[in-house]
Parts: sequence; structure tokens; C-alpha cells
Amino acid sequence: MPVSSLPDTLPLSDITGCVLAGGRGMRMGGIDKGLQPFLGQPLAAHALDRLAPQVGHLMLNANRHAEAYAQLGAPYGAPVWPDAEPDYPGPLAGFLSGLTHCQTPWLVCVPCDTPLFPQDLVQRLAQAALAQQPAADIVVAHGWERSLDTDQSRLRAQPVFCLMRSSLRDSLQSFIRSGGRKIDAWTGQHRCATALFDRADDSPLAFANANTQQELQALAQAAACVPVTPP
Ligand SMILES: Nc1nc2c(ncn2[C@@H]2O[C@H](COP(=O)(O)OP(=O)(O)OP(=O)(O)O)[C@@H](O)[C@H]2O)c(=O)[nH]1
Ligand SMILES: [Mg+2]
Repeated sequence: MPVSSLPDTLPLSDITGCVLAGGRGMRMGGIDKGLQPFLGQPLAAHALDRLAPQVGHLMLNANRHAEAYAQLGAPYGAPVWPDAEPDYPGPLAGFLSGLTHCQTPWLVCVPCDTPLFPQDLVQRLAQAALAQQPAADIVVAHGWERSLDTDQSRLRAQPVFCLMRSSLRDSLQSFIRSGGRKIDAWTGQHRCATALFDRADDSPLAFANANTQQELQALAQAAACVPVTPP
């Protein structure tokens, strides 16, 4: 097939979105971060709202308050899955839970604590996957992240914003069971691409994440000042 006739993106029906809310929230005092209110609704609800139009199917990954998350997920038909691995091994356990329950060829994960992530996140991740020949197995977002403490921004990998093939489940399970915890150490074992979010019309707050209550308040204030949707 000539290159020009290859599709440049993936059909939505091939992609399941997973909102990661399975962490311990220690920097917020051990509370369940995804249920914290932000601009009138829980953080996890913002993530679901933003991801829903970008994917064909949705799910939530959470280890506490399953009933509360089930209520948030219900309008989207999004089930709630806990980690299969014990002791909170980190975000990769959320990826694994998503891969285990995903019934589409691709899974995209987003964290629950970055409510202003790009509205074209999945499209650009998918385009980056297919821009490679052969197509990538994993795509990680790279974007500007404004520190809510210092107000300084830096362009960096955002590894919890990750599109991956569902066929990588066994690889990830082995990696975690052999003690692996670092996302880039696992993604580096596969054909991995980068999707860059550094255009002038990308919001400077797109990857600002809230790890403390102060950061959550600062993010709410910053969101009120900065246009979060490109004109
Ligand atoms: N499933 C699962 N998700 C996790 C785990 N640890 C972190 N995450 C998720 O990964 C994303 C980024 O993690 P952090 O920002 O460190 O959140 P956190 O671990 O809850 O917070 P801290 O305890 O303060 O580090 C969030 O969406 C978390 O919910 C885990 O052990 N299991
Ligand atoms: Mg953590």
C-alpha cells in the first residue's frame, strides 16, 4: 500500500481510555486524590469528561472507594477495576489493570490529578504511533509542565499519559513481578514513540498536576486566569 493511503490515526472504537486513580495520595495526606473537588466536581470526573470524546470505551482504575468511583463512571459506562498487584506498586500497576480488562487493541492511560490535559491528547498520541514505520507499540506524551510551586515551566516526558498496545499485558506483568517500577524502564523495552505537545496553542497548564492540596488550589486559580482551550 502506498504510504499516502495509510491511515494517520486510529479509530476511536479501537481505543479504551483508563483514568488512573489508584494511588495512595500521600502528598495530600493519604486521601483519595481522584475524589478531591476541583472547580465543582471530583478530579476523576474531570478526567472522564475530557477523555470520553477521545476514546471508544472508558474505565477507571481505583483501589479505594469503589462505590464512589462506580457512580462517577456510570454515565460513561466506565467500570472500575482495582490493581491485581498488592502494595501499591505505582502507576504501572494501573496500566496493568487497564491492559487486563481492555477489550480493544489499544489502551490509553491518564492520571486523575491533571484535569486540564489536552483535548486532542489521544489523537496526537495515535498519530505519533502511526507516524513510525512500523507503527510504535507505545507512545508517551512530552509536554510543558508548569510547576504550581515555582511557576516555572519545563518540557518533559509525561509518562502517565501513555498509549499502548493491549498485547503488551504479559510483558508488563512480568516486568512488575520482577520488581520493575519505573515507567520508562518498561516502555524502553518496546518500540516507543514520543508525542510532543509544545505548539503555541497548547495550554501551558495542560500537564500541570496537583500532588498537594496547595497545588490543587493553585491549579484552580491558574485555570481561572489562563485560557485552557485554544482559541
Ligand atoms: N493503580 C495504581 N495507580 C497508582 C499507584 N500509584 C500511583 N498511581 C497513579 O499514578 C498517577 C500518578 O501518581 P502520583 O501523582 O504519584 O499519585 P499518588 O501516588 O496517589 O500520590 P503520592 O502518594 O503523593 O505519590 C496517579 O493517577 C495515581 O493515582 C498505584 O500503586 N496503583
Ligand atoms: Mg506516587
